[in-house]
Amino acid sequence: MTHKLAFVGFGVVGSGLAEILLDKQDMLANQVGLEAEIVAISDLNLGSIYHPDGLNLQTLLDVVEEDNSLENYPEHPGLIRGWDSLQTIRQTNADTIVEVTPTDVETGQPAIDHCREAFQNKKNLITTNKGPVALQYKELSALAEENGVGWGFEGTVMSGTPTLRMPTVSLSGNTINEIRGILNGTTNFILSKMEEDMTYDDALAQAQERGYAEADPTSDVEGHDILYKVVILANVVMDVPLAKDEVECQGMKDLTAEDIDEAKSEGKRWKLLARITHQDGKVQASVKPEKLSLDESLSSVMGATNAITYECDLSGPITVTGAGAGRLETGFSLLTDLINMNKTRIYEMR
Ligand SMILES: NC(=O)C1=CN([C@@H]2O[C@H](COP(=O)(O)OP(=O)(O)OC[C@H]3O[C@@H](n4cnc5c(N)ncnc54)[C@H](OP(=O)(O)O)[C@@H]3O)[C@@H](O)[C@H]2O)C=CC1
Ligand SMILES: N[C@@H](CC=O)C(=O)O
Repeated sequence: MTHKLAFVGFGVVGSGLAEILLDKQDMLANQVGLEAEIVAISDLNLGSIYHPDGLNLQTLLDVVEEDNSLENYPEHPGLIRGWDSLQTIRQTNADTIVEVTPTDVETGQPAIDHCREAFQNKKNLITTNKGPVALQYKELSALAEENGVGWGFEGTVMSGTPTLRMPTVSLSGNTINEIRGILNGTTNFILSKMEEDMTYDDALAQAQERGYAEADPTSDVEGHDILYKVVILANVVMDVPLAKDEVECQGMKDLTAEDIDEAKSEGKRWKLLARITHQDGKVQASVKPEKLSLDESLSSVMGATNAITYECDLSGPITVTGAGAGRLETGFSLLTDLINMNKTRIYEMR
């Protein structure tokens, strides 16, 4: 049975998932039983379209690439234009909402309302938006459960690298007392490029062109994006109710080319590190630049690549390295949520 999707937001990540669904259509149907169809897109920049029988994926991607607008998506009977995000969530026949609007690091809105609206209307939701998970994890998880729908957010930490499902599924049974890592692609990319003598401004511009940075990159360079990821890891992986105000947060924008050269001459390297420790009922969490010696494994993680270490009481330290940002990488994180959700749906229909 076709799994109908409605996208709220269709920028870098949303279009990344759409491209994957088009390119891997046959493989997904044959190997994992996923037959997905996009029925609606509502995007502040591109406009919005809905057709209950589905949109043509190739045409959709072509008009977005050519016109940066949905206006020239061909008219045909039954096509509805102009619905906003809440109408799209409420009134379309989508089974699952793909929420990929920019993360608001102060309020988490409007994404939190998008999640509430989806769950109250008995629709699953998958998202890479950190706001709802960092600020309302417990409330929204309960609401999804109460309404018998699924909520997937694998890509909120480290993009398509399985940073949440891996510890909660494969490492379960361990107590994880410490998590540390490099959790932001943009800032790790900037620091790597500055070491090659590129200016901060040029490196940030490249990170934006490649689709790594947040809509407002202040969130990356001031550490707020990592702070949200720290809160998500504490709540989801460690089951500790850490709030954002409890995290010490310092970004990387005060690091100068001189600081980076000085570290180099000492055989060291600056990294923007996240740390969470949970010991004797006490949690401590921070985001700040740290000077690492070159023989420490995290110091060799370069570019938009990220890495995370889980200190586990039974299995010992487990480190995962992989993409921290990127169009297809983050699109893939949504695909994994969708595949998992679809398996439950197939199982429930049997
Ligand atoms: N890019 C990446 O590598 C990663 C991104 N993420 C997260 O994924 C989410 C999406 O990121 P990305 O695709 O890069 O962002 P983009 O800025 O490329 O795309 C977001 C789109 O959503 C639109 N939008 C904004 N507000 C609304 C709204 N209320 N209703 C409908 N559409 C809206 C934007 O329009 P307009 O431009 O007019 O505002 C824009 O077209 C973010 O929350 C980000 O933090 C997570 C992991 C990695
Ligand atoms: N802007 C973020 C994207 C993923 O969360 C980053 O650079 O890591």
